[in-house]
Amino acid sequence: MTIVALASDHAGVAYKAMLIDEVRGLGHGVIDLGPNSDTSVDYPDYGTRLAEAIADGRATFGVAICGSGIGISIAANRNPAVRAALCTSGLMARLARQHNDANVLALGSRIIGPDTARDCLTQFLAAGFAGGRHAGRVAKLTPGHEETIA
Ligand SMILES: O=C(CO)[C@H](O)[C@H](O)[C@H](O)COP(=O)(O)O
Repeated sequence: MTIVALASDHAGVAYKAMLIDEVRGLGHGVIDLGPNSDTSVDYPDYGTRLAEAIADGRATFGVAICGSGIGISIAANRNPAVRAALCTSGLMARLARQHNDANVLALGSRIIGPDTARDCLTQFLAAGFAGGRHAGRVAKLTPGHEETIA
């Protein structure tokens, strides 16, 4: 079973609850990393928590939500195990998986509506990494990869 971890800040907590139902409906397992109320919290704490769940293997994929999606995606991407993609459409979410092998979908609850958020999630989880020409590019995202531009 694919395990999906979800985390947000206060601005994303309602979308997180909605997307947890969606993930379960798609037949995947859920890890809810909080928060569990709309009391104001700091997105770096939750983006970091989500990244750790990816890095230590508890979850294969993550969903990170804040007001814009920007802060929590920056926080998650500080962990070298994470490739978080901030998406505003289902197409972006699908391409994030196919071309970038993204393992965290970042969403902005104040930017996109619930239908678009669900579409992003569905397409993200349905798509697979295409490999091929994209594989070497993704490898270059790994810290320590040597520069190869001639
Ligand atoms: O991190 C963000 C901006 O990049 C998010 O949108 C946050 O959710 C936002 O900054 C929270 O703002 P608030 O006024 O404290 O609700």
